Amino acid sequence: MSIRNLDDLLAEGVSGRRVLVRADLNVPLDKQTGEITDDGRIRAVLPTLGALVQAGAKVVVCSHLGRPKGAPDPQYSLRPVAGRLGELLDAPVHFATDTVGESARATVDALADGQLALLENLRFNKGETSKDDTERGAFADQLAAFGEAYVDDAFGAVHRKHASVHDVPARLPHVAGRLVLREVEVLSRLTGEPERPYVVVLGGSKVSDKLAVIEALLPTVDRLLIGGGMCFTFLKAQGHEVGTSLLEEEMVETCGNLLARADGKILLPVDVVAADAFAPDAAHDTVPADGIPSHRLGLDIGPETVAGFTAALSGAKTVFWNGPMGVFEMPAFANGTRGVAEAITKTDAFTVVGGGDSAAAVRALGLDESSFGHISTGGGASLEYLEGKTLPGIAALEN
Ligand SMILES: Nc1ncnc2c1ncn2[C@@H]1O[C@H](COP(=O)(O)OP(=O)(O)O)[C@@H](O)[C@H]1O
Ligand SMILES: O=C(OP(=O)(O)O)[C@H](O)COP(=O)(O)O
Repeated sequence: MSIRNLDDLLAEGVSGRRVLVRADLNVPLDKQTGEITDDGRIRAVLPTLGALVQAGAKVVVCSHLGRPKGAPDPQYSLRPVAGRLGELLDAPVHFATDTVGESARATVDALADGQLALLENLRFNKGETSKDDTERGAFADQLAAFGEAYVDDAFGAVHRKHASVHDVPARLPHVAGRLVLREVEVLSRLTGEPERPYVVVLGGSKVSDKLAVIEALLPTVDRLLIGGGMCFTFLKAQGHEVGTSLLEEEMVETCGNLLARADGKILLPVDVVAADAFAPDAAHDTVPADGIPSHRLGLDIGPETVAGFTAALSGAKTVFWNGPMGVFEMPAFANGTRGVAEAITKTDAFTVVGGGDSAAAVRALGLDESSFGHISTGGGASLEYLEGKTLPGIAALEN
């Protein structure tokens, strides 16, 4: 990668300088208690933050959390993340209760050398995700005022053309952080000529984001296994009823076209676990994928599907997996994700898992992280990287 990295910045000396770090601290939270259920993304950015603190920088960290709609929304506050970050760093993290307002200015101004501040959720501000260049630019101006240099360590967000990712680096001297550098180094092994058979497994719930990627990946993969919330739009395109399962109605036609052009490469579930409600204790049964009752929703792939996916994975030489096969957070619907994850670890392929929730699933299910070749912090980001797309966050660092 022909971009400057953290070591270049450290070599210039950062003691006493304000360094703005864009991190991806978008961690999963327990819906009931609001507690962080997996802190993998916080841990992943520690090497960069630790190095800056050690070097005596005044470190200003910013991140998004979830998808608030451009205004403060308490359920998406980064405050719990500040607490966890402080524990992991074993140092106080000064939390600003806004992103670029009075609290942020005061917090940043009060930083001593080697201290760290976390700004409130970037997406509490319309400018962060705005499609309007001027609106995004105005927000980027305010953010950039908090740093004399900028470090992008938010690999999970490098595919977003957002102010903190795309516009701030145009305003400050910029470098890639340790995480971004490592992710790109590892993922570049999957571009070009991956060893075959190359199998991609896709699931999760960000259906429309990822459908676009499937189209681009199809020519390069040997098999594409689709489960999770993703599969129902495909099943519908095959003419099956999917009850109240997650469905992107307006993408059904696109999925039909993809299936028609897939040359048999796409493998869909043959059975699903269908439940009465989206709840851990909901009544549920395994039903054929073409027989989901109208009042039920599919929350996991069934055992026959796991067996079929396992067979398709055996013998693979390269595997990329993004997106849980079911609602793994609820034990009743975790078997599909567990089964497929285990099948992936049993191959002798180079295996990459990508995505905040997929990585969290690996840990939550007690699977051995070291049995995967690489666990990426970015799902959408790694998929778009594999697609060969120019990622706004990476391109901005190159300029
Ligand atoms: N059948 C399903 N219906 C609804 N949600 C699902 C289903 N299968 C998986 N999910 C949800 O998908 C979420 C993860 O999706 P996504 O964000 O796309 O993955 P990642 O963060 O790994 O990229 C998980 O919270 C999981 O509960
Ligand atoms: O969780 C993320 O992406 P992922 O679910 O694709 O891994 C990133 O934090 C980006 O979040 P976004 O998809 O709301 O822009």
